[in-house]
Amino acid sequence: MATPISIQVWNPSGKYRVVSTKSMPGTRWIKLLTDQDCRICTEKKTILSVEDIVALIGDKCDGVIGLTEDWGEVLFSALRRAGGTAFSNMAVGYNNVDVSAATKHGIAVGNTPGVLTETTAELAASLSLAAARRIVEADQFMRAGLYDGWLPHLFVGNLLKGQTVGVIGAGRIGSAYARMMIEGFKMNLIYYDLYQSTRLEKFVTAYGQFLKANGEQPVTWKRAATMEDVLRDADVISLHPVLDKTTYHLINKESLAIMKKEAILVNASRGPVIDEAALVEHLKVNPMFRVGLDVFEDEPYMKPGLADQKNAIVVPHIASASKWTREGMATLAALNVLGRIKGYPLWSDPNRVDPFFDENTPPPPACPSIVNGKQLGTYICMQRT
Ligand SMILES: NC(=O)c1ccc[n+]([C@@H]2O[C@H](COP(=O)([O-])OP(=O)(O)OC[C@H]3O[C@@H](n4cnc5c(N)ncnc54)[C@H](O)[C@@H]3O)[C@@H](O)[C@H]2O)c1
Ligand SMILES: O=C(O)[C@H](O)CO
Repeated sequence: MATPISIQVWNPSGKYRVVSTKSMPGTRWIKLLTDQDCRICTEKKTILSVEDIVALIGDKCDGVIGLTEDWGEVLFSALRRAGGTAFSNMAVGYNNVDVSAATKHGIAVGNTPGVLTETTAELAASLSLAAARRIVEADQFMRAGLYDGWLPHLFVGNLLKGQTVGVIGAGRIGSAYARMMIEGFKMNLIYYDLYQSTRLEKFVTAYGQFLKANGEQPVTWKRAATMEDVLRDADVISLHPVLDKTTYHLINKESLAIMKKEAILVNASRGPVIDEAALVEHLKVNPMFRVGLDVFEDEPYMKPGLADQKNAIVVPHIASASKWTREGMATLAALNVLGRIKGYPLWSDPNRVDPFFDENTPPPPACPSIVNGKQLGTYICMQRT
């Protein structure tokens, strides 16, 4: 069995033992735990194996904060044997977690919604713009000393204003992204989701009325009956669904063939939403088709050939990487674990977590977001601020 190589400990005399599988940004999360008699252990190695985490849990562990690791029977049974009752992903996505295995062992599974919505949407918007105007290609061109002067055809890209932006998965992040592209570039929206995004529709309608009252072309929205309608109509398509069996390889060879030859596809959800090998082949034969990718099917690796495609922009899963968001994710993950250890109720609205970020007042005595709270019989905190 692997043994941890370099353990960092805060508040070593703390009654409760909390393990963090990665060092997290900021210090508030540490203070919130140590102030509540927790000792925190983390290993300085960046990426831990399941065996490393089992060794780190040891024979006494009340809760774990993790991210991207394969949280299933092995880790949850190890945590239960160590007396643990709490786990939280430092992420809103939890496709890496077998929630039923956690519930079987009486372990709460936390996640961090809400705090990363705008940050992630801004990265998706950044990738959309960078792809539309070929920013990365042009930057590399300049750095290579190839610029000989202004030319009419040099790095000609796509205008966004008045074009159609497509969103697949119009939840928190998908809706925030849609608003950025509509407000920022007067794009028209078409979206596909299993559920109607009423708030988004009302926003676009009202914004269109505002533009019309000011003598401008109003923006429009359309809820697509099928995903294919989005792929067919949109000039820019951004993917924001959860990853589950219904969205695995949602974008594949057949769906890529439906898209416009000069469309832009952005993915800041999860890599396996796209059949990446099929995407590489599509990029090779469609030089005007462009992608902006923050996530990859086999992270941390890219499928063969993707790195060679000039019409692909690739960044290493940084969509939630703003200082405020990453420190907020660490805070929410820590408070999920602390709340479970202390027996706190569930927070009433995981989408409205601002009360947990006020550094001048103690956080509400509640777990910000537990995905299996009802299955574990945890009651809802009735406080609303
Ligand atoms: N790249 C990053 O760093 C990063 C950051 C945050 C979130 N994410 C990913 O983005 C996802 C979405 O986050 P969110 O907070 O917006 O979640 P959310 O639950 O608010 O939205 C997800 C949306 O996907 C929709 N959906 C589910 N199945 C679908 C299907 N088959 N077809 C179309 N739509 C479907 C849901 O109805 C929901 O509206 C997360 O699950 C996570 O995987 C990635
Ligand atoms: O799901 C999430 O929150 C992200 O992938 C982590 O940044």
